Amino acid sequence: MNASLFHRYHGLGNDYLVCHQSVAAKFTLEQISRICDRNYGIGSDGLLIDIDDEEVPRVRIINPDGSEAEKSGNGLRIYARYLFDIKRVGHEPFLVNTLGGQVSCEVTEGAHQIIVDMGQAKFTPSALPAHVEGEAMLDQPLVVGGHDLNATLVSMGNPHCVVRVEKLDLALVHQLGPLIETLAIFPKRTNVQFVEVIDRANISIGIWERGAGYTLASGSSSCAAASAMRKLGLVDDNVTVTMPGGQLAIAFSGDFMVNMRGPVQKIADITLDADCFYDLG
Ligand SMILES: N[C@H](CCC[C@H](N)C(=O)O)C(=O)O
Repeated sequence: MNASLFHRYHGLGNDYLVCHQSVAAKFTLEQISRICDRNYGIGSDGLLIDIDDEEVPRVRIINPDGSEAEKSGNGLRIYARYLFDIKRVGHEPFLVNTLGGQVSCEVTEGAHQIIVDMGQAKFTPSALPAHVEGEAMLDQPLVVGGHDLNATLVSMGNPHCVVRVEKLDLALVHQLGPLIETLAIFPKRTNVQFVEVIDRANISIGIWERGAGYTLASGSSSCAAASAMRKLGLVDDNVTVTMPGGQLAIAFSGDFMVNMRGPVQKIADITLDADCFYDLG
């Protein structure tokens, strides 16, 4: 049987498969969706494709529904760890290119904590993109599914709709997340976070990801949610983001430049068998 090698990692329970571009080139987007399926495939919150024939390492981020993301925070920490594991990098900081811009990564001692400078949070609707009036949508009314919400729009390179709530309710994330993801005002859809501000250094979030659905953690969502709360003046320059999968440390500098630090663990090296696609014809 024709087999292909994948490397499985997770960041706070947000798991990704990593493969070389030569492996990814063998599959259609339908087959990549099947590979990410948790019952009929290997199972994953997405696929990271390693492109190693350019001066700076480049990673493509494919969601389980086959859509391509401009950026992924947990994905970038995982990709940085993968590059360390294959000895493409050491403990020195290094650049990585993504569809949503260039970032700087660092694998700290022990390789279980990864730091990524995620770039600048942007609040202009065109950055997402979003079809809304004005220079920014900050804590503005958004009625979804009969619920009166307060929403802030942020781009981390990928789009985010951040909903501030008094008390986090994960059932509401599941109920309203898919409705917000696909609102007509988001021509490329959007990631969604519900955020409870605990104090000026701590927030809790629930996540509904574009193209992936409910996930236990999200790096770009953590950056977006913390940026939105900082823009609203509700948190300071260092924020711990708590998610069902665990915590990330977010630090701001300059004009909403966002630094993210958090864990990565390797799970397995997996050989996929082509028979996985047999029923797809
Ligand atoms: N589904 C997201 C990409 C992955 C984001 C998340 N896994 C992260 O860690 O940032 C999107 O379409 O923008």
